Amino acid sequence: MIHCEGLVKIFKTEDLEVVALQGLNLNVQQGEMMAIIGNSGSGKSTLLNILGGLDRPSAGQVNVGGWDLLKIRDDQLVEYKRNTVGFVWQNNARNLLPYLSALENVEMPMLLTGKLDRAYAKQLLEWVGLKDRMHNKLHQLSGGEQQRVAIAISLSNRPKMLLADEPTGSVDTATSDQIMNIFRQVNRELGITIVIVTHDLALAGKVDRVVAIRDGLTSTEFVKRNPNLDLATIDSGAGALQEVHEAFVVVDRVGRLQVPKEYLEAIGIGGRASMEFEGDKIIITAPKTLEGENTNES
Ligand SMILES: Nc1ncnc2c1ncn2[C@@H]1O[C@H](COP(=O)(O)OP(=O)(O)OP(=O)(O)O)[C@@H](O)[C@H]1O
Repeated sequence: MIHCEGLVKIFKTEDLEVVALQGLNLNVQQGEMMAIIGNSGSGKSTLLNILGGLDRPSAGQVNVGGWDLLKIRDDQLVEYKRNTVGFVWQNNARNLLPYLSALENVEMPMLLTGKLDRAYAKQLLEWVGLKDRMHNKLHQLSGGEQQRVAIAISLSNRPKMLLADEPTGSVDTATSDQIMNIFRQVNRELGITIVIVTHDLALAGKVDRVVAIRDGLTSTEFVKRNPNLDLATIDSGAGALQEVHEAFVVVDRVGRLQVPKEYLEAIGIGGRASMEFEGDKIIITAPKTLEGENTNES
């Protein structure tokens, strides 16, 4: 469904260039429910905006559902955003209209594309547990209920993929669990691919696969140890990710991998390292100084 290779995004301001994505690789299968985690500034939102067609990449390859997002024309991009992708944000205000009812909010994107389907709009609201509140105006609903309306809206045009940026960022734990269960149901029953960006490791523990981004590159991947495990039943404690997932370092096509900064600092590796091959291991150590070599680099 998603194929990114060597994806680069550079933001240029008057006196500064920020390389937000530095040649990122990512593959997501059709029907997968996965999460992207990373520290603030690591490039998560930049990636999500590119995948959602809200921002253009600077270089590299990015293909989503058969669309080449580097070469796509503006008119095709409108079609892509309407038919391929749905968005859920942390901040509801971005996609909800407060003076309309929940049902009217879900119908709005359908009206804009000329495909009003009231029965489906009602079904979506029933799915997110708001059957009895569908005629309430948005301001009469709680933050968590509004977030559930936002999920129904994101599905109104029957997208193939759902992109969620910190979808549980401003709700309590119970609502967060409820939202993750809705995502799981949508993923299973409609076969929609779901990509969730989050800081929250407990939430990341509830998906099939987690990809960590560091400095604009995919660095580590956490894959579910037991594919038959029903993640909806797992207690979402902070250790959930490590308990149910096994961690792998991502190695790209040309053999590059990222070593965490803390590891390098702990053994004093700066610009260079020594690498040895020993049996079935590769050992990376601080540079071994050759006898007679001048260590004062100038
Ligand atoms: N429009 C922009 N102009 C200039 N720099 C930007 C712009 N958008 C993002 N950046 C920079 O790109 C880098 C990645 O930002 P991004 O928002 O993708 O990170 P993030 O991982 O989503 O962070 P957070 O979790 O805080 O939202 C940061 O250094 C950020 O300052």
